[in-house]
Amino acid sequence: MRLCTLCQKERAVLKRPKTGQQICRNCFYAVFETEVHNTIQENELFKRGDKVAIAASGGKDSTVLAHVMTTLNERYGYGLDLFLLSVDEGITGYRDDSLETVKRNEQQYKIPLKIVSYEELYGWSMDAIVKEIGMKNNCTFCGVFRRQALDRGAALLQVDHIVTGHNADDIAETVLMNILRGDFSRLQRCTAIRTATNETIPRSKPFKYTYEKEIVMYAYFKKLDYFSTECIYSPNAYRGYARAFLKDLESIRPSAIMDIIHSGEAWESKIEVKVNTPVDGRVIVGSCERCGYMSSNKLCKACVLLEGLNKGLPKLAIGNSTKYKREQDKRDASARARVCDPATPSGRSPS
Ligand SMILES: Nc1ncnc2c1ncn2[C@@H]1O[C@H](COP(=O)(O)OP(=O)(O)OP(=O)(O)O)[C@@H](O)[C@H]1O
Repeated sequence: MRLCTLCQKERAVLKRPKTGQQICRNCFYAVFETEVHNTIQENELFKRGDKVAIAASGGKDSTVLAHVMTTLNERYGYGLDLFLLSVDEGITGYRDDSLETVKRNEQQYKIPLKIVSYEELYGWSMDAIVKEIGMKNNCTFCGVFRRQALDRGAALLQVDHIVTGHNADDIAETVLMNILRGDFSRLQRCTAIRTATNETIPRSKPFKYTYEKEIVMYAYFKKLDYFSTECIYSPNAYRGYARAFLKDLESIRPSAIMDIIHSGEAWESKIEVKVNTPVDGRVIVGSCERCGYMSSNKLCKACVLLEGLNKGLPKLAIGNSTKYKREQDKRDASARARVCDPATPSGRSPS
């Protein structure tokens, strides 16, 4: 029998993906939870009395996050008031099922749950958006809408902070993607454990240094109740390549994930970016003139996307905004011409 390398008492039942150590189940729980606690403490993520919304999708990461946040809050007396916050994107056969899991988590962890939906916030479900735009590019809509929906849900809950289940693999993948795209402005921001602007509620990632494989193991050994199906509309091919590359690297060198995150952190302080210059750790932006959400342009990205959807030009709204504006101007001009020309069959005479 191989003994646990940490306690030297119990039988080792697993090999830690992050370090390769052969350890017992209880030592695994202890190191896993302690590392998250250390991340929270070292980065001073919360203060006593904070109201914190756990962004809960029902998937493994956010379910383990809900479990660990509840455990650490009790064990170390953080004094946090915890909530579960879910966004219903309106994806039949996926989110409706995963939300059932979150509803059970509400009972299991005794944390109140708030659900906000794309349908109620934007008048469009993802099912309807995909019908309009197809499978390609739908992730752009979903990502932009979800980001804002979480902020809106958090404002309704009046919380001080949002935590998400993004893990070390997610962050390393994002570093790789930003390098591959040459997107230095995003590269600078993507390793930040906490993001805050003057307009939005601070958001952080307590699993920034937690390996995905360890999250899966933790959920498995603790028999946590989570939903494990992939999104049915998720063809995000570019991230898929970055993910496959990262997994290959991890299989020959497990520290690759941490190494990439550390490289991203080192770049963070080296690159100067023109927009959103951080001041005292906070980022200055304006607000959308339509919905009031933070934006460095006249309209926030969600309003631009929504306008595209509502005007029947969803694809143009995604990419080239000049082309979109030109197309929109053309449509507005021809609509005006119809209104002014009584001879046009659909035209109305100005009253
Ligand atoms: N519909 C949602 N409602 C609330 N939070 C969400 C939702 N979707 C994603 N999140 C948050 O964003 C994090 C990253 O989401 P992503 O879509 O990358 O899922 P994931 O890596 O599979 O995570 P999970 O296993 O928690 O679903 C999640 O851990 C969760 O905190």
